[in-house]
Amino acid sequence: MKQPVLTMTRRETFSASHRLHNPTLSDEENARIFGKCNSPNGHGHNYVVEVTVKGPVDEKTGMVMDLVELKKAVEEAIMKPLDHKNIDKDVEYFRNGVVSTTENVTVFIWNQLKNYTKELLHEVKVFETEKNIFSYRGDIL
Ligand SMILES: CC(=O)C(=O)[C@H]1CNc2nc(N)[nH]c(=O)c2N1
Ligand SMILES: O=P(O)(O)OP(=O)(O)OP(=O)(O)O
Ligand SMILES: [Zn+2]
Repeated sequence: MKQPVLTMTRRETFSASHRLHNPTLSDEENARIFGKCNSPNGHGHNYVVEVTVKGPVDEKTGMVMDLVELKKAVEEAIMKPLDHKNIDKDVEYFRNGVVSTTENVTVFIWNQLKNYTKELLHEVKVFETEKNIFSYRGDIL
């Protein structure tokens, strides 16, 4: 029987430090491109993440997805790898020169979450600050 399709969103905050730096460029080029965000000792953010899944309401459970499962997914895919970490040094994905912009952090979170939410994952939105917001739905150009 056809079921209504809803989105559901879980919001979480993690604190992490980073430095915008591309190791393939010179120090001068990095300073010119990234400015204050390239300062040698890095800086931090309290990132706010909104994870949205989308799917039909299951007839038996009345759920799109169990919030307990979504909470577990956020813990495993976001909090464990990123909270209170230095993104450039502590996260394997960023150790080999991927610049820790919020664009790349958002894609990293999407890829991690796919392991737990499968085809229900609809969007990952990351607020680097209250004014700088990035969202990803899996599109590749
Ligand atoms: C502000 C900051 O602390 C940053 O790290 C900013 C600097 N600019 C910038 N631009 C983007 N397109 N994406 C970013 O993640 C970013 N971080
Ligand atoms: O540059 P920041 O880290 O202070 O973050 P912001 O949200 O870009 O601040 P603003 O745009 O007010 O400089
Ligand atoms: Zn920053």
